[in-house]
Amino acid sequence: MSTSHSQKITYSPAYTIVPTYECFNRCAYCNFRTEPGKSEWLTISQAEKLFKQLHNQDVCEILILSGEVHPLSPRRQGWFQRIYDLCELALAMGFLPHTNAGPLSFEEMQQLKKVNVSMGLMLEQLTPELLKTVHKHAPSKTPEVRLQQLQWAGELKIPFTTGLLLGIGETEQDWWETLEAIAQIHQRYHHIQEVILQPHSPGNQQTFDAPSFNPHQLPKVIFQARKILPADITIQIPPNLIKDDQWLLACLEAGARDLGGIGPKDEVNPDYPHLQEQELREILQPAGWELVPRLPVYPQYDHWFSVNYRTI
Ligand SMILES: O=c1nc2n(C[C@H](O)[C@H](O)[C@H](O)CO)c3cc(O)ccc3cc-2c(=O)[nH]1
Ligand SMILES: C[C@H]1O[C@@H](n2cnc3c(N)ncnc32)[C@H](O)[C@@H]1O
Ligand code: MET
Ligand code: SF4
Repeated sequence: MSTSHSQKITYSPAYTIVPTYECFNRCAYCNFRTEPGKSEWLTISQAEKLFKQLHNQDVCEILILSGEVHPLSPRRQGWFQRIYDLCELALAMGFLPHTNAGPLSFEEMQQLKKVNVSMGLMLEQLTPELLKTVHKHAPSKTPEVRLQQLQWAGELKIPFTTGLLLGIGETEQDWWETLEAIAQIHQRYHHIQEVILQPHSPGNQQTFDAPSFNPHQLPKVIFQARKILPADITIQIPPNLIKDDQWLLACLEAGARDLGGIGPKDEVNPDYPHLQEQELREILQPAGWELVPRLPVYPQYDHWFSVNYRTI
């Protein structure tokens, strides 16, 4: 029908920096982590060089995506400070930082709010069953810990991105319960700007070899998520993890309206390169969708910010 077909699909022109790949968790599906102490951290001067090169490209968002240092490790403070300094530098150089560095303490979150326009953490799945399987060695993936993050972000008025990781051994019922939990917390704080529906996509580093998420189920999950989630939460899907053009269009028909951060490399799924803006535009346009860039913070949250990014 023509009305639904004059709509806009958004994406965020983004570049991902990785403060460190080291992580004390060992999620069985992860293709990102290295052993603690085994890889160099990104330095401020390396980041400065990177950001300078980005100046003549159309990048707004810097996604700070990190492996994690244990909250009780003596190295935690240095890890946190590095993330803070990277955000501060990004901001000073005219970019808009969005950090997803795993669970933070309340104080850490409060600090990072000063140098981020939005932040994120995937809820993944609420069922504790996964602590016996893919999350057996991943204390950060305890459902209570992650729900608490969503709650703190709400209390601190941080525009937040969360989402589900699909196909890691959960049931269909688990999807709806996790979505209900996000809906409930949003009704209290109104801070969830988008929910990512992320199909688990096998890479060449992971130890988890169960069948991946059946991509043909994604439109169904989106359709149901649209019914469960409040209307002011946008549903985001990663276009590089979707089988082909026809399925991408089916996901949009089902209610997805955002394609997330798009940049040269998907650090979490390095085996799945992103289509670039022009290619996406060519898939979307014939079906009546217009691809438009957005910022990593949605306009309804402008007044929540201490970061004076409007003047940049
Ligand atoms: O390129 C990616 N961007 C990811 N992003 C970036 C995201 O698409 C954008 O940063 C947000 O839409 C904000 O603009 C995440 C952000 C989060 O807060 C939480 C999880 C993710 C996961 C990914 C991801 O797997 N790959
Ligand atoms: C940044 C987010 O990416 C998700 N993530 C981690 N590994 C994978 C994978 N193999 N496929 C898809 N998503 C993944 C996690 O949920 C993490 O929170
Ligand atoms: C590759 S995952 C990066 C973010 C964080 N470690 C998480 O799992 O939530
Ligand atoms: S998914 Fe995140 S928390 Fe899990 S091992 Fe990878 S980097 Fe660590």
